[in-house]
Amino acid sequence: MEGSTLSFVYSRFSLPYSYFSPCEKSQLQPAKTSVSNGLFSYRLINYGERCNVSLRIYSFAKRTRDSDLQTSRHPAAGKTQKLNLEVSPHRAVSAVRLLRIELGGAFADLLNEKGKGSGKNEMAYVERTLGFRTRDLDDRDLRLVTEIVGGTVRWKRYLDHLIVSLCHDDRAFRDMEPLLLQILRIGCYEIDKLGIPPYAAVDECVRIAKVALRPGAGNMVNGILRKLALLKDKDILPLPKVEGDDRSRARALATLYSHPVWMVRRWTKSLGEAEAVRLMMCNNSEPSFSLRANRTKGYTRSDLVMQLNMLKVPHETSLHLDDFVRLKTGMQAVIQAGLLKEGLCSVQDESAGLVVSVVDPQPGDTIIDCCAAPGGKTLFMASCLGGQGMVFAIDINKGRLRILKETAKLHEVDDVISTFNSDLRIFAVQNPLKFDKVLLDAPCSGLGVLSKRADLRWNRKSEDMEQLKNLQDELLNAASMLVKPGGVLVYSTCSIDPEENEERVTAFLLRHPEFHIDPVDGYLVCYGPRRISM
Ligand SMILES: C[S@@+](CC[C@H](N)C(=O)[O-])C[C@H]1O[C@@H](n2cnc3c(N)ncnc32)[C@H](O)[C@@H]1O
Repeated sequence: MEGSTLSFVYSRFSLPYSYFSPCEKSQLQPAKTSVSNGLFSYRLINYGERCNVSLRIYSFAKRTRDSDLQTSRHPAAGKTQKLNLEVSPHRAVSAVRLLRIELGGAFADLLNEKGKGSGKNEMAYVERTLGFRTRDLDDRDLRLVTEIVGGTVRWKRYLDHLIVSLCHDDRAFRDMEPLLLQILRIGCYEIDKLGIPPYAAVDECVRIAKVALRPGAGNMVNGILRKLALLKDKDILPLPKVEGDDRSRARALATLYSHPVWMVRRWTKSLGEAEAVRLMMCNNSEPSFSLRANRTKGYTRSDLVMQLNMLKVPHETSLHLDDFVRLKTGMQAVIQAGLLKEGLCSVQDESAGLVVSVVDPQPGDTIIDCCAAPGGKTLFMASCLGGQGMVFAIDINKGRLRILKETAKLHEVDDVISTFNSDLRIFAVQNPLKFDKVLLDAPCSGLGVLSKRADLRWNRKSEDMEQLKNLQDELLNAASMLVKPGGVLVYSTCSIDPEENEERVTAFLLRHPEFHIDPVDGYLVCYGPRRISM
């Protein structure tokens, strides 16, 4: 047989599940809804010269980020440090985290916030930045920090529009101290988006500004936040109207839904304005998380569910993945109970788990994970091998690969994982081995995970897209060299952009007519103990 046919199975699934309306959701088939953050899935089959090489193309949302933390000091750092019981600790910590994010010293990655933040180091940093100590954060404070930081970062453009409109002139906004700006953003977010009673939010923000900066800063916060509360109460917030030509409409939408203009233009062009708005609303919503029970350690989903019940963490079991449990809140309790530290479970999106279902690791397989670090999928694939077979994990980033190795030990799957620190393009040329299953979880724009990675929208530039496209093409070429005849190549990204998904696949098939798309439905529907033996 010859030729290649590209058939989209459900291209609308290039959007997160939560993006669909309740009515649409009710019409989705279970297998399709399983793609909770799924992006697209289609399959090409080609029996070209190399015969029986199939390519399962899949794209899912997931979260990863290199971290390159630097510290930054605020002018208040030199002040005498004393305990201040009047300032609410969650606002103080939120303001300092936001400042670090703004200055490039931290990421608003929600897992990072939930998993690592607010330890002794962070409190010491808060103390140095603000010039005073607050009491330690309790669980409720930590939840509020997560909510305020994530929300304030997402809504930054919108909040700044309000602040500029309420300042007496543009210069006052332009020249504002970075910490003062964060305090104002928090206050506006609390009043406008969280519905916190203005008297509480205003008083608290004024207090931080006065103690951490100076009395004049407190007065400015007071003036702006009170004006905001008044206008909100009268329902006359100074917001732009969506009108005029495409450019003006995109600018207004970018402010109203707090996204960069280039993203809005891209989406209105490809999805239409109404869809683009729904997508942005979805990006602005609070994300949920999921946990994967680590069966290799003898810890089953039932054990995890029992533990979550004991911890009183609300959860629901995944309908589509045997080992997964979904959480909306309660990550702090999971961390404190030591479940992650002991390797009994890991934080992994169902969408990332579904990529592994599509790879379909079986005992005895040799698999290569071409862009493996920090290793969520490698670890899950390794745990599916039941001790027989091997996962080779390649990544260009040594530090991230080290994390993968450490986690593999903790999860007790290190005996079936081999790591290589290399550029895939070099590795593929130099290495003579071929693999049954090849996973390319490619570096991408992350445009499908904007609700989870709150600051990503502000860091991504439209120019990145061209570079990423070229890299993805090169990595696909390299990955295809590692596929055994009759083997499988799975391509996944956490982007919803057709340029990084469908268009890369189409271009790949033109360069490699020996590959065919292989539908993924069966791998999702049948996934479970029958397919993967532990
Ligand atoms: C999307 S992340 C992979 C996430 C990983 N699969 C997981 O589930 O945890 C992309 C990875 O590609 C790696 N990478 C980027 N360019 C690469 C290259 N030329 N060769 C190998 N790895 C590369 C990055 O270091 C990054 O860790």
